[in-house]
Amino acid sequence: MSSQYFDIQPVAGRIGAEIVGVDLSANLSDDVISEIRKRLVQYKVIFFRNQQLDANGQVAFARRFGEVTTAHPTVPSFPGHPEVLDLNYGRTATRANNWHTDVTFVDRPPLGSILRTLVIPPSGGDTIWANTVAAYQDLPTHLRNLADELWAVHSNAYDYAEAAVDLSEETKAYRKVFTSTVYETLHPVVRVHPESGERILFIGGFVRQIKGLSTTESDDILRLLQSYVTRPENTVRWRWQVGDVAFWDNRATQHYAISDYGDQPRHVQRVTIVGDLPVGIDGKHSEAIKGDSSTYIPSLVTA
Ligand SMILES: O=C(O)CCC(=O)C(=O)O
Ligand SMILES: [Fe+2]
Repeated sequence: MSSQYFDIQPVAGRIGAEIVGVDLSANLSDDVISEIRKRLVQYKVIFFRNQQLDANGQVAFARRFGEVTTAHPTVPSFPGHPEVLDLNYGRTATRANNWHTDVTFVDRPPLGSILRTLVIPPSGGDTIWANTVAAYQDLPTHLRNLADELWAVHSNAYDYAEAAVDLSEETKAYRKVFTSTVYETLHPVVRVHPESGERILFIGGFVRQIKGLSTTESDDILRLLQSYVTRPENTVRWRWQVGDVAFWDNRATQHYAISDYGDQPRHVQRVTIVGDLPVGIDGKHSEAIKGDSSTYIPSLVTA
């Protein structure tokens, strides 16, 4: 398949495409950028191989799609690059080996994330994405109707972090950074995509509790809904090479970094684009309950 500006090679049936013939370090025209954006919304995650981007180039490319966040609401930035989240897993395994949508605990979760690979193990360390529009479409009508009405609290608080006795000191230290400020937001379980109008099943790793249900009921329903997200048919798995760049629509996907490479090094860096306030199908917006995302979104900082 090809567009006017580049070739498009779908990677799986329902999600993911490789974009061939674009140098992301070049000064791309507005037309190329808008074609990339169109394919991002269509395929949910797009991949570019053999790129020569450095951190500055990655930030510059991200800025073509919107405002860029600071690295993370709680995790310090990469020195000299306030916008870069350094995921230097070094000789410890990835912490992102759970299904999640990035940063949904704030009221304006990212539009998208752009990940650049610096070091990749010879085998293992793949990442999987799931199409959460397809997940919604797979729900039987009655479940869809139920999901349409639900709202849920997302949070970065790991209730069990301090209590768990079997955690290593390193994991405890990591969780302390990650949860140093607690954020909580009420989001619709079904949100409307601001660009495509598609309905999205919006849950993922930071969802804690469906409003109005008991913890057990909420857990059971979330598990059931999540099973539609992780159906293999709704996923794509990417085998990284150094120089690859992945760009996902964080509004319409979940992802999972596979922790199967033992103590081999793996190093990736993420730049994240500011998103908007999610809207449910009834037109109501998400609402922050705890925490102030202005520390994360530069334009919200008031002097
Ligand atoms: O390491 C990866 O492949 C993905 C990590 C992750 O979850 C992220 O960058 O948001
Ligand atoms: Fe992530």
